[in-house]
Amino acid sequence: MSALKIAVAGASGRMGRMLIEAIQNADDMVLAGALDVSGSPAIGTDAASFLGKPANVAIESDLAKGLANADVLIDFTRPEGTLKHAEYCAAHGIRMVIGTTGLEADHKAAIGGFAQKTAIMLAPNMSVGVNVTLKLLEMAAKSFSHGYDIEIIEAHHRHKVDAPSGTALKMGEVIADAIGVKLDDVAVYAREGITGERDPSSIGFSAIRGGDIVGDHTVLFAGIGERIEITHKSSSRVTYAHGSLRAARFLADKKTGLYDMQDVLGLK
Ligand SMILES: NC(=O)C1=CN([C@@H]2O[C@H](COP(=O)(O)OP(=O)(O)OC[C@H]3O[C@@H](n4cnc5c(N)ncnc54)[C@H](OP(=O)(O)O)[C@@H]3O)[C@@H](O)[C@H]2O)C=CC1
Ligand SMILES: O=C(O)C1=N[C@H](C(=O)O)C[C@H](O)C1
Repeated sequence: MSALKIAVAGASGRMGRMLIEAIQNADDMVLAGALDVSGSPAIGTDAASFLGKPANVAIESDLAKGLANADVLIDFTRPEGTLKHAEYCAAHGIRMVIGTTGLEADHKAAIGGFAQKTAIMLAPNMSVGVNVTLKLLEMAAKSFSHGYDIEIIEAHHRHKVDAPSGTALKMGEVIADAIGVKLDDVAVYAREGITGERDPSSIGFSAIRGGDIVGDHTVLFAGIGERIEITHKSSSRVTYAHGSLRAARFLADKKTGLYDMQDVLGLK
């Protein structure tokens, strides 16, 4: 079988570099393109120069150049970039793995539309551990739906631009679905001042930002006389990169459709 040709958007970013290293180490894949935002100092440089071993793939801002040889684009950028890339990929039959977070409902709806023209895997967290944790939360939420206060606490590095994290929001959605409510109706994203007592039906979110924390998520079910904490901690971004490559392989024989990591990992 011929190697899967992968392009990476956000090639000089934290995830972009991690992905390029993982692709260079994979036997069944080849780096076929690299994109970054116009004006980035990385444009025109070799995508793997940071590894000290060039890939002979230049980082482009022009989508037609960066995606000319790609079967799959892996995108960890920003919502506006991801939408632009998805529109292009849908028009040219290029599959997409999307890890970008901070997507609003209308962005997700647009991606759903593009997925009618090409195969897209969209997930706020590509790690196996987080996706298994989502299944644990579904089970726990059903048992702790009454008498337990539900709080989601996440911590990330100082450079993260969105809050709460996409993973924390996904955890909230999974819990809300499991207990039969809509997250939008029960979510509390901030508390300050005289807030009054806690609404027992609420799901609270807290976001910590500092240093180089890769990504920690805890769901707290606090009852009377006991509390249960379900925690996942990432110690390296390599887990997101390996999950993304797994998703790209999963998409290889798909023509259209919107998938998530639960599909990729067979957890549905
Ligand atoms: N799903 C998952 O498993 C994970 C998701 N993420 C998410 O991935 C995204 C990227 O994270 P991270 O790598 O840490 O971020 P970085 O800021 O390190 O990288 C983002 C990259 O995207 C580029 N970029 C910025 N704006 C645009 C745009 N409008 N169009 C195209 N490219 C753009 C940046 O270029 P420049 O630097 O020049 O601005 C940079 O190269 C975030 O949304 C994060 O939450 C992160 C880890 C795991
Ligand atoms: O920005 C990050 O770093 C991460 N973002 C994702 C999120 O918002 O959930 C996934 C992971 O937690 C790292």
